[in-house]
Amino acid sequence: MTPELLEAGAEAHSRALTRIATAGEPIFNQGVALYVEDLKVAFDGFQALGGLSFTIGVGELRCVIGPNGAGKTTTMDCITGKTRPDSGRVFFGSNLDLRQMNEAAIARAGIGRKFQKPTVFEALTVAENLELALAGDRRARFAMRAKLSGAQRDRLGELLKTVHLADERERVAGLLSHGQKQWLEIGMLLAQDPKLLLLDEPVAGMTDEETERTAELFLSLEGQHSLVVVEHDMSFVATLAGAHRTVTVLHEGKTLAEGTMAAVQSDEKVIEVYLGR
Ligand SMILES: Nc1ncnc2c1ncn2[C@@H]1O[C@H](COP(=O)(O)OP(=O)(O)OP(=O)(O)O)[C@@H](O)[C@H]1O
Repeated sequence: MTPELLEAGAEAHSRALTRIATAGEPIFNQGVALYVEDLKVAFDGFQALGGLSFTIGVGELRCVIGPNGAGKTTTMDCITGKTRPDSGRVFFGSNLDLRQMNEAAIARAGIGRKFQKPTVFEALTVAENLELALAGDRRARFAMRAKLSGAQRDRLGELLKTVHLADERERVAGLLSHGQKQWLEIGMLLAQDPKLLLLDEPVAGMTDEETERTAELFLSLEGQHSLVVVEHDMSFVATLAGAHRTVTVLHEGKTLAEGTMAAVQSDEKVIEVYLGR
């Protein structure tokens, strides 16, 4: 490589590092994608979150587990702006204070959420659903095919492969299996290139094979996106966590334990309130 090329490469690298994020974009300069500190939420005097703290790394795949009522959904609601916490801090990157942003601004900043129930357009084909998501405006239903650029068409092909639906491209979404609908919706979220994906019980109702393929899918997304997966299916969580990833256990609105799957599974407090039941 010539010295000029080396220099150009070094310059591009330094520009990328010092790039100023445009308004509303997170800056990930400390390796942290999501920072939650001492979050408190009460509903009519009932403390749903009682001082919850955790951080999610850039590109990390994190599983969050905990008994019913532990505060998992409330946590997701605070991150996406659906619920306003009473106190505490929620930052996306080092600069975006999510407590000051509304749901639409939080989604635009790059936080995508997948609810338990799939919400795809059942009357449209798989490809049409993804086209709508790529076009970025779910309301502009009709004129989509003409509007996609060449790059978007390529991306559509990639997304179909990523979410295991390449063979179902022209199939009407309403005819897909439950698992396939979930994958399609994940594909629609990915079309918007979220930096952080929140996934609420993604494998509930899936067959064993679909569950396995969903684990493969999430593992393939690690590194490109940060993922927070809330799930009760322990064998799915064990597959995702493997030997080294961190699992967070919530209980009564706080972090009860955090560590590898093996560490939390052998934690006395966790066994008592959750796994041992
Ligand atoms: N809008 C609300 N009004 C009153 N109480 C609420 C509200 N939302 C949640 N709660 C309560 O807050 C607590 C935490 O609920 P949350 O849904 O966050 O738990 P979870 O960990 O997601 O449970 P699950 O695993 O059953 O989905 C529960 O006791 C719940 O009843």
